[in-house]
Amino acid sequence: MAQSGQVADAVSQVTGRPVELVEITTYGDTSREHLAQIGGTGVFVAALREALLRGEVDFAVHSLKDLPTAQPAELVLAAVPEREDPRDVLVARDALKFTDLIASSPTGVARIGTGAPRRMAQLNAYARAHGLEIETVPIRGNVDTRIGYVRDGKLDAVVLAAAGLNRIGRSDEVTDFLSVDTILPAPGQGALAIECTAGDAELIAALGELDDPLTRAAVTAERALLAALEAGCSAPVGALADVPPLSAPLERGDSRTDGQIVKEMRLRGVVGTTDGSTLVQLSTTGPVPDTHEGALALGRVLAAEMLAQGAAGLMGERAQ
Ligand SMILES: NCc1[nH]cc(CCC(=O)O)c1CC(=O)O
Repeated sequence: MAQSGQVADAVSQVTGRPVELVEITTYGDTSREHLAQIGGTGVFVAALREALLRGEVDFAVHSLKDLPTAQPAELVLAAVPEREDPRDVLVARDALKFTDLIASSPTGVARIGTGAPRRMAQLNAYARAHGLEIETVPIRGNVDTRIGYVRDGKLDAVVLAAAGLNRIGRSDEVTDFLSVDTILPAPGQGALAIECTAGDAELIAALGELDDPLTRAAVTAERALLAALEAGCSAPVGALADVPPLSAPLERGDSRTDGQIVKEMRLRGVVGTTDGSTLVQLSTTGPVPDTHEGALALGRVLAAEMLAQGAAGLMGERAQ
């Protein structure tokens, strides 16, 4: 509701037309099943898409990371607005930072709540690499439920998306931001998708005013990676495409065309076993894609390299 309200305001601003919010509860909102079981099939998305197809709403707002990678022919992503903070964050007891938490739990082993195989894989891999032990505990529920486990002392910390907390004005709960060098976010994390039916050219054009081409290129590359790995949104896959700032003066390797700096997009990807014992983590760079196909190619190239390193064998856990 919070993120849809923000999009509604933005749409009103660019179109000069009022927007009415229609509340729809999805299976993902009410089910307490583990995401590893129900994820990947659009549990947060399906009910909204049905409402679109029935003509009950004109457009829908999704968290982009919840969208299945296959796009239905009847629907279009009219806009991908500028991305929020893509990082995962820690909400820990005693305002602890991640490194202090895992080094100094009174029980010896920090208990960290997250239902996402991707987060488990990378948290466990980090702990192993530093000779530490942590316990990842599968949890689900809304922000209050998840933070409540820390308040009640049942868990030492929970991991959440920064974007979700920011959008509901709860970023003050964050005790540490997890560097994307340690924990790559889910493909599309922090971005929104504004979707409508394919027939309405006028609406598509109006919503398109909110599109941010750089965010769209980044999430297209991330999702192409996910699709090419044949993984769903609950698989232990992280990906982030960004445009690293060019350092001045220009260094070797920076490309120029007619004196113009061509910015590079970097795509990083990770796949791992949830126990963190094995990770395949690679990155690639190329000129910032200026076509949909170019963005898809960036993701597919990295996926091929990750598959060559054995990525497919690490994703068998997703059905558990
Ligand atoms: N898996 C559910 C979900 N889908 C989008 C967000 C957060 C907002 C975002 O990533 O844009 C969350 C919660 C979370 O991962 O903590």
